[in-house]
Amino acid sequence: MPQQPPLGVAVIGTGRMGADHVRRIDEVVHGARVAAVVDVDAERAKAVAGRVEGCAAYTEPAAAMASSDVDALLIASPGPAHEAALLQAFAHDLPVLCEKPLTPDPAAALRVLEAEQRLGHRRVQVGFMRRYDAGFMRLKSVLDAGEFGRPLMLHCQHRNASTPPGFTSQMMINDSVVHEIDTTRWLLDQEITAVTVLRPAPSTAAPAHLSDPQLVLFETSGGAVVDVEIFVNCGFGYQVRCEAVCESGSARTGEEAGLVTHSAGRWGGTIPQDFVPRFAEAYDRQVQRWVDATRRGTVEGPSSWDGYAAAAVCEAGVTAQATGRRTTTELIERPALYA
Ligand SMILES: NC(=O)C1=CN([C@@H]2O[C@H](COP(=O)(O)OP(=O)(O)OC[C@H]3O[C@@H](n4cnc5c(N)ncnc54)[C@H](O)[C@@H]3O)[C@@H](O)[C@H]2O)C=CC1
Ligand SMILES: O=C1[C@@H](O)[C@H](O)[C@@H](O)[C@H](O)[C@H]1O
Repeated sequence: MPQQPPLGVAVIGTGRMGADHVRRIDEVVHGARVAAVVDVDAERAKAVAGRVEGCAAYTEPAAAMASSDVDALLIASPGPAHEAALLQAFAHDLPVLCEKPLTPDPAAALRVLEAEQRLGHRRVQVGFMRRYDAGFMRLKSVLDAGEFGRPLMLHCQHRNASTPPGFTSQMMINDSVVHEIDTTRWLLDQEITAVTVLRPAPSTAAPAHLSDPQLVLFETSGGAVVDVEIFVNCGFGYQVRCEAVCESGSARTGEEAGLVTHSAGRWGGTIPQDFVPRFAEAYDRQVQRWVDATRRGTVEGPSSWDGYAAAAVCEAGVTAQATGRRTTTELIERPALYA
């Protein structure tokens, strides 16, 4: 049997996530190679391309998409740049793994949905990597098997050690809680119908403009209630946990595992400092499955519809945050392409 050539991937955006995905495709993932990188910062693109044999560097996504070496795209530019890159990708009919968020707002997500529907087939997997985390996958299996009856509530914690300069309260919803929005929809297989945001007196460790932490509540189409503690300047590390409370039992993921030490009358362990080590295996699995599906000619995982639904809930969340009022979400009818 003739061997299938590796998938030539262009990585768009070579910052924190993009550079890590370049390393991942080059060193961890099978069946793919980094054919090109793109960054508006030419020096950064050149530096990242220089670490990979045969990798071209561009400053324009269109230039990479026009290259015969490029079979697929991994978009890791900032959210506001995703729509333009996705629409260009559709024009070249290229498969895409797009980092979350699909787009920063539902209007842009709808334009992406419409363009993908005009193409007539799915092309996009959205980078909601928790769906590929071993602990979250086990939690999903338990819920799907109905082992403990119907899920009634999810209790979620999402803590970041600190935020970069310029991180806003809205970003706590759009960049951070967007993961819990997708996790809730995926774990429960229900839509989020309303959002309420409560804001305790902020931590003195939070930057002056940031109302940190916040408690975000979701109501779902199946009558479940979900609470999310989002605390992005907790200072001590990165924690993502989720407990599902069902009719006859509960299941929890995200507890610290690994090495537990005992010394000098104390026991302890370490806490990862950010998402890169915490979700390293999930990112690896996500990209490997995308490559495998793409080489088989299929598209799997979170779709543009999931990206749109998440953006719509984020919009409601930002309104709820600003007004202090329970805010309902509005979704269009789900198009047949995403049934
Ligand atoms: N799944 C996850 O856990 C995480 C996902 N992300 C997502 O990954 C994406 C990138 O985030 P970071 O790497 O943290 O950002 P970053 O700021 O570190 O890197 C973004 C890079 O994109 C480049 N860029 C800006 N506009 C561009 C354009 N139009 N075309 C090409 N390159 C462009 C910038 O010069 C920069 O090098 C975002 O969508 C973000 O939400 C970020 C952190 C974690
Ligand atoms: O996606 C991510 C970041 O953009 C966001 O800023 C962090 O809060 C999340 O934990 C991380 O997974």
